[in-house]
Amino acid sequence: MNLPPPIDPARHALFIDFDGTLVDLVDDPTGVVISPEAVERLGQLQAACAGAFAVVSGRRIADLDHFLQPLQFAAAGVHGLERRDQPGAPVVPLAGPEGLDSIRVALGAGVVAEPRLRLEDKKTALVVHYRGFPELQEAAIRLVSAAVGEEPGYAVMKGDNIVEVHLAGMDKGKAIEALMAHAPFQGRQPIYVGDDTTDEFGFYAVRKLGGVSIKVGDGATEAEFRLASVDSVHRWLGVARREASQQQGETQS
Ligand SMILES: O=P(O)(O)OC[C@H]1O[C@H](O[C@H]2O[C@H](CO)[C@@H](O)[C@H](O)[C@H]2O)[C@H](O)[C@@H](O)[C@@H]1O
Repeated sequence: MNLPPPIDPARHALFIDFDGTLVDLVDDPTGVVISPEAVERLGQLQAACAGAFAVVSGRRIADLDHFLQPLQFAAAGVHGLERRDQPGAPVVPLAGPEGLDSIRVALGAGVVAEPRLRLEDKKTALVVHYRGFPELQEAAIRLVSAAVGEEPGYAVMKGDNIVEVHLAGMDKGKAIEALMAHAPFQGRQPIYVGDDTTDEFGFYAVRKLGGVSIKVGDGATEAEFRLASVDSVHRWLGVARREASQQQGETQS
């Protein structure tokens, strides 16, 4: 396994995916857990990087804030359809929920007809989940494809045991490029860490920007480096935090 280099908080901008990267995957999307100690460590790393630390996720930013409370991070949510350039700044939505109304109705009917499929409504995106029922992957893809039909302007994304639809135009790579255009990210070397197929957009973008791309777990990828698991991600982030505190101590003494 090609292990990633250590983080240099003075020089790097960190972009980190959430599900499957900072938290282990579970059946119920509302049931993911991150320990208060891990959140505290992320906050220390955020401070060491002078705020150049963003969570880049398919989740809504409000949900990321809930899981990562009491902290807030710069963030790209719903694959870049929501963005917050720094903690405390307003969340800017790049699309509203209205465009998905007819698809919402069709998917709602689909999950009633096949109750092993579950529908997650993120307002600006709809997700059909089939975790626990791999045999339903094709049914989930067919359901979403039929609901979208020939309508232009939608992106259908296949993720880890999910099929997701939202308005086309954004992805995690474009979100990283947009964040990199401003302080505190601008001028730093980007690092992106993610585990899923939708993270490939992020890997591609940071490679184009001369950055460091890190895939979590197995599977084909455009990323240059790998970490084995969520635990390895936290260990790697923790090492960077410890080195940053040591450097701070040396500067002060
Ligand atoms: O970009 P991410 O932060 O990785 O978010 C991607 C999707 O994450 C969630 O689904 C995934 O995690 C669930 C909870 O562990 C799991 O049940 C599901 O199978 C995974 O695909 C979330 O529910 C989606 O909305 C996100 O798009």
